[in-house]
Amino acid sequence: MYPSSISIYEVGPRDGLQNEALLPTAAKVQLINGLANCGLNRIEVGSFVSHKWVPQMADSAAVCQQIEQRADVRYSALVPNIKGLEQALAAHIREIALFTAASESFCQRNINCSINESLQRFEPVFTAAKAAKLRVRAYVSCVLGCPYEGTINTAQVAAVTHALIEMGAYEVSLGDTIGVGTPRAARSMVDAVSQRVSPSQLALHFHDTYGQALANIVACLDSGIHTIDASVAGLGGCPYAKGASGNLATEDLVYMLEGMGIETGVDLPQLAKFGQQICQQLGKVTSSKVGQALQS
Ligand SMILES: CC(C)(COP(=O)([O-])OP(=O)([O-])OC[C@H]1O[C@@H](n2cnc3c(N)ncnc32)[C@H](O)[C@@H]1OP(=O)([O-])[O-])[C@@H](O)C(=O)NCCC(=O)NCCSC(=O)C[C@@](C)(O)CC(=O)[O-]
Repeated sequence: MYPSSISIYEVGPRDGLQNEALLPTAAKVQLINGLANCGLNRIEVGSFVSHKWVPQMADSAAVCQQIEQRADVRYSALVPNIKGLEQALAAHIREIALFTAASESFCQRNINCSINESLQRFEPVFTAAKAAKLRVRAYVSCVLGCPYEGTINTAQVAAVTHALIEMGAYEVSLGDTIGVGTPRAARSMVDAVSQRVSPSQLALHFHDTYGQALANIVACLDSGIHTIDASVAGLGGCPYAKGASGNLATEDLVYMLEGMGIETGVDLPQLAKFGQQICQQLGKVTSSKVGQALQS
């Protein structure tokens, strides 16, 4: 049975903008405040990673300090290690997202360590986050394929996801980083992971590189997962995964879910306006089909 509502976790200001041209801090702040006003109540606003690795996120502390932090919205930031956590705390962020992968090669290229080393790095982060009463989410990348290793064993995805939940993550987001998945593969990966972790603790994070993201989501909609990540205007992608286009566009996800009678709480016309605005600022055309349709 399909759920009656889905919680959308908006990643445009982080996963989107990390792979676009540099934007002024004020434009990011305007975007985040606008997304919150559209009814998006979980927004990843930036990342505390090395500025040398991802210069687009270098102003994340300023972004966190300047956004209007509404009580009804959960703002989170991506963090790779204890140094990132300290910066998130200083910026008054109450939720962090840790990230690792199901592929060794991708993990090395993305965060310069093995999967096991990444989990070791996370141990002190979980301890400090718990002491500071922060919520900790986590991502596993390359769950349906890796740009360096090709096919990834679903047992490996399940093992890494299970380890993160055991360490204290309240939710693990399953990333099809390069968007190579197709519906049957997506569903069997979710079923394999659900044998070790409750689907209520999972989220879907599907990139739309091959135009499969919505189909993959429909294939997993009755699996018990009720959180889906999406990026306004389909912005961005991961800089360490060649060919990764943006996540599924939030506008397209909202249109499909609402059309199926599944509540999202998001004001679609307003969201499409903010999608158009950010694309104008970046000098690009929106990747959202719905955004394009509502524009004409
Ligand atoms: C993880 C590191 C830092 C390791 O990088 P490293 O070089 O192995 O780390 P290090 O500890 O040796 O430190 C090297 C330098 O980075 C600094 N440093 C160390 N930590 C931090 C920090 N937290 N914030 C700011 N600076 C930091 C540190 O101070 C030092 O500075 P230096 O002495 O050279 O001047 C590096 O590899 C990195 O920043 N990688 C960025 C990876 C990234 O952001 N990728 C994109 C996001 S992941 C993604 O998009 C996928 C996802 C989540 O969306 C899901 C999906 O789609 O699959």
